Amino acid sequence: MRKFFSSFSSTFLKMTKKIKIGVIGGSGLYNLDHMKFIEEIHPETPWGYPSSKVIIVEDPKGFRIAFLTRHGIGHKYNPSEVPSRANIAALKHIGVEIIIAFSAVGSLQEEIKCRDFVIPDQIIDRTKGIRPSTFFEGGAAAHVTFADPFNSLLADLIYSNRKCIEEPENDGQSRPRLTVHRNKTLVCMEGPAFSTRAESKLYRSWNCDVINMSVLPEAKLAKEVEIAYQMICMSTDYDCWKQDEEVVSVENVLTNLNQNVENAKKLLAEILPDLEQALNDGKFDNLKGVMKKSCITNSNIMNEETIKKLNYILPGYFE
Ligand SMILES: CSC[C@H]1O[C@H](OP(=O)(O)O)[C@H](O)[C@@H]1O
Ligand SMILES: Nc1ncnc2[nH]cnc12
Repeated sequence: MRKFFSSFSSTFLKMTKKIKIGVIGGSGLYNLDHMKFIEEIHPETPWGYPSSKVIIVEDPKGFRIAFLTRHGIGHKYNPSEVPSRANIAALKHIGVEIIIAFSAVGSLQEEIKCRDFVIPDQIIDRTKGIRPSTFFEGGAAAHVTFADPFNSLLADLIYSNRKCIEEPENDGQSRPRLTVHRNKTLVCMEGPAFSTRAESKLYRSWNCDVINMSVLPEAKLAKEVEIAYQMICMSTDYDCWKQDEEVVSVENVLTNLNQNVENAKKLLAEILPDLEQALNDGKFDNLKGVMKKSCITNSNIMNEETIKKLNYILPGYFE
């Protein structure tokens, strides 16, 4: 049996308890500053450094989260440049078992209004193959099952807590009600330019519901490390298919997002106890070990460097 010790900077959290819940913030959601800061780490993974430091925060009920911001502090990475392998590897290495990922999306359907939330269950890949999208390379081949790219239990838990943002607050102000939609199809484009009108109409003809530039390869990489992953989309625009609406721009995306960040934080706070309970009940344990079966390469023929890298994310699987 071959054993190799990692030379990559190992991540030692000061606290003894593992952080099992990870949150990835997208455009507009750059921190969880409203929660208590515990500590921060910036580990060098075999795939480089994550987009930002991983910030460990605690909510008032004592639930802890590992947070990182997808595009880095100050939004310095465009979607094609996000170091997704490092992001997912860093979260996995510190013990994360669940990721809730937030994203700003364009709506491709009339009934998904600006500021509505969408819990997608399917993805169509329109990226251009320029983003590294697997941990398995360099003498290790794996084929992960990706028929259902998101975790349906997470989707259920999020959806069942939707009332906290759907119902108007009883504060005397007439705030518009938003809707949380589920079982929708998300198309992921390469960008960074937004779509042409013809492309936008094409995606509608494919029955896509929302569009972003970020779910891939994030969702695939989470599958490869056995993390339950669900994206929560916040609709910010009608892309460019709708005649009577303003065409998407960074300006209108950010305007709608800024009005929605509080809702994102509220929903997150509401689902945390359910996530902890599901983890304690072993509801995600079915994911453990699946990558042993998805890797087709005999580990006897894997080179040392590849095994060393894979040990960072799936320790002991390939020896
Ligand atoms: C800022 S507009 C386009 C940008 O917004 C979305 O980012 P994220 O998914 O991280 O919220 C979209 O995917 C694009 O990257
Ligand atoms: N219309 C759009 N296309 C791609 N990504 C987006 N993010 C927010 N709106 C978007």
